[in-house]
Amino acid sequence: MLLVVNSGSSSLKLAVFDGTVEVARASVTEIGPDGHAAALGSALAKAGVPIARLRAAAHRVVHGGALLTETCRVTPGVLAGIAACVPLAPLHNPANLVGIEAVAALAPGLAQYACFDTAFHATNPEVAVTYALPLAERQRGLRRYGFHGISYAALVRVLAAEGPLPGRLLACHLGNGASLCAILNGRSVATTMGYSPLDGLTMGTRSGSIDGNAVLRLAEVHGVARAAEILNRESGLLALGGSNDLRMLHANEASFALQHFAYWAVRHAGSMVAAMGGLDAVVFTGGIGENDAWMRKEILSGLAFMGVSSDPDANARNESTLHDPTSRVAIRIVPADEERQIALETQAVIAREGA
Ligand SMILES: Nc1ncnc2c1ncn2[C@@H]1O[C@H](COP(=O)(O)OP(=O)(O)O)[C@@H](O)[C@H]1O
Ligand SMILES: CC(=O)OP(=O)(O)O
Ligand SMILES: [Mg+2]
Repeated sequence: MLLVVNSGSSSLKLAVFDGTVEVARASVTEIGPDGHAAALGSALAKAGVPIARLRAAAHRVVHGGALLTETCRVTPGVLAGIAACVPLAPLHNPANLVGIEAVAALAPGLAQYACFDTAFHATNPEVAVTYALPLAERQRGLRRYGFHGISYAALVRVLAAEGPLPGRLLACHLGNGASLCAILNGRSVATTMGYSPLDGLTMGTRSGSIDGNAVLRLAEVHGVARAAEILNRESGLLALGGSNDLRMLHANEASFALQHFAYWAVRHAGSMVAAMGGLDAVVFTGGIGENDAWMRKEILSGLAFMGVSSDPDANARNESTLHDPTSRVAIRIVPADEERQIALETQAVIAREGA
């Protein structure tokens, strides 16, 4: 059996697979003050994970930098590589390391694997990933990577299993972290996150796109470490509306924060559609994308000029198909299935190792 651990910025999800069958699942959606280690402990207990029957564990690792791009066995070298990327993904990589260490403590000697959120965007063209910086700075690894790749790979797999894949697909992963991806013929060609998961859309606690000079000003006023805290943990919806949870924002009628999220999602969607030269389908995934009918309606109405037209009743019921008969663009909800994607990729690596 394979244990999959997915540590997100605001949640921890666990699943156990026996071959392709999911035999247990648990999630912790409020990471308490004791952090991801405590959350992992309670999720393992909730799922009743049969530790003795595990053959391997696999982890979602958000940032692998330029070197760690393919699912691989966790070795001391790989651990050092993940640790080296902590400054690039401060909300995620520490939690991913905690997860790996916690499993090692629980099941010493168990083979562990890492699956990277950046990998799906390896197909982005050079022009899309390059920052227009001096060569010496680019050689430092300053480039766009993109994230939520495991989620995007999962939704491509699910849609491809149903029939022909739409050629120009706008995928919207809207959770506590949020990004968009332009998927042309099944491959990522552009995405809104960049060097780190800070760029792009307004997020739960992250600012989204911000002028580099504004970042420098924050660092000048507060110092670098404090500026990083502000940008990653104290900004976004939390800063504009007092909560990073859309359910709270709706309850509190924090309409400016909600409008800000929708407005910037639409602005960035325009950029993604331009990168693909048009639009055939929009797919929503993630906690907001799957559950928040109001937010989907706002974003879809902002895309109406592209021929997007949704059925209000289907949208209100979170149905899997949302377009109405007049829509020139298909609209879907595909539940995020990062855990199964990690399991499939890890099982393929294990099979190759055994061969
Ligand atoms: N029923 C719901 N209605 C509206 N928003 C929801 C609902 N459930 C979850 N969300 C939103 O989804 C977010 C979490 O998304 P998720 O993808 O699970 O998180 P993570 O980015 O940590 O993986 C919450 O902060 C909340 O804003
Ligand atoms: C990359 C990222 O933002 O992940 P999450 O949505 O899980 O926070
Ligand atoms: Mg997530």
